[in-house]
Amino acid sequence: MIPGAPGRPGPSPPAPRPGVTKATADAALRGGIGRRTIVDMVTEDAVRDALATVNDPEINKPITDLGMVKSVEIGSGGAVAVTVYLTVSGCPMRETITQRVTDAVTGVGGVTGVEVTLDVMSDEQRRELAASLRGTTAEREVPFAKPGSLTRVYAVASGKGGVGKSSVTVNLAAAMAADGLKVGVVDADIYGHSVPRMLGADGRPTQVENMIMPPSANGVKVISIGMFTPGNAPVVWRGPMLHRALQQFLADVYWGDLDVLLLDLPPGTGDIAISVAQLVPNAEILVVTTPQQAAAEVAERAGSIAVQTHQKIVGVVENMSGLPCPHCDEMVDVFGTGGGQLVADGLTKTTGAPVPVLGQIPIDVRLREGGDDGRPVVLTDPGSPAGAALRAIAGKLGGRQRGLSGMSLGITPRNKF
Ligand SMILES: Nc1ncnc2c1ncn2[C@@H]1O[C@H](COP(=O)(O)OP(=O)(O)OP(=O)(O)O)[C@@H](O)[C@H]1O
Repeated sequence: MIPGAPGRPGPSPPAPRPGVTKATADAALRGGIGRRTIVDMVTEDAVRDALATVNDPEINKPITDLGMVKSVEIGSGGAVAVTVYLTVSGCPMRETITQRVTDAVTGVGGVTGVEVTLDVMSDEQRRELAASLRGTTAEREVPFAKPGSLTRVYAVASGKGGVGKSSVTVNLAAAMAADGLKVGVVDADIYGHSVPRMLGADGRPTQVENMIMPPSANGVKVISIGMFTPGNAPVVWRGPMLHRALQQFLADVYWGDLDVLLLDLPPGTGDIAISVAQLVPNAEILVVTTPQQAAAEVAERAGSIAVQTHQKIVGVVENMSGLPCPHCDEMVDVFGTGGGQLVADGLTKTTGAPVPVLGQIPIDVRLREGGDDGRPVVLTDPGSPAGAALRAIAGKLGGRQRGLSGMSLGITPRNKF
């Protein structure tokens, strides 16, 4: 049978691709062999639909909704030129945005080439964007402290330094993000900030008006005082400045809609712990300690500050719980045993509410290496003893529903007269 023979149906023309109109091209007819040729005509609507799938990497919303598409021009032969507004001129995401736009528009049927030009928003446009993202309220509020906020906030505390508080914070955050949660970390350890390095977040925050866009790494948004200080300069601030910095991290940073926010507190019971209690009274405390009895006593003191601030203690994580012998797998209790349980029991007694031990993390060289390289062990070696223990804890904390019942409102009832 000869296709297209008289009396027989010929091959049907290809079905149009989404977003493409079919038209007869005169040019094709002129140069053709007398048969009508169907070609794709790119429409602006189709290109804009494709651009609506491109999220700004920092704000995580479609660039079309953010007023970032300045113009779309369709040239002859399917060439498309798109001009995109960056929020600020030195935007560190310019290459990512260009690539995302190019990829999305290239996927539109009939497009033969994409040219992306970058422009920068005017002050007025930036103001409008900032207002559209978080309203026009003059008084900046901490979104996580608002009634009805569904973000679970965990403040990670320890009695003394070096017990692995930051390592635990970073790994819990990365594990929860890998489980599909939207996670942010505030490095509130102002003097000993180490979270960005451990998380591999080497980007700088972008500022749009008075709003700060946090860099993200391994799926986690992160902000740290280290991102604002030149080089490795030490931070020498007193209480009120620390409070102001924390307030800015919580209120001026555009976090978007987070499932979980982790705050890495400085060790001990200092000003920041009190500021957290004031700024986010519904934050729950997660206490990290080592198995050592002496460390346990200090950790218990750090945790019991929650009684004074009316905060809930979600549990205790015991870190550095033994070292598996590399030769015989026998556990060597480098820092003794029982510290985590001791803290949990003590805090249960002090607070009058059950405080569980959420997990024990062994000493693991891979955890330390991952911290140095910015590649959390829960992602690089999730099956390792430390990785598995951290993932289990992340599962417990990430899976909890945030309800308002039982949460502290940060208020002290007045005595009845
Ligand atoms: N389970 C572990 N196995 C091996 N190394 C660990 C473990 N936990 C933490 N470390 C290492 O111990 C050191 C201290 O950890 P980390 O910085 O997390 O403690 P920290 O309590 O946050 O300290 P600081 O309060 O001083 O910031 C880091 O080098 C880290 O990689």
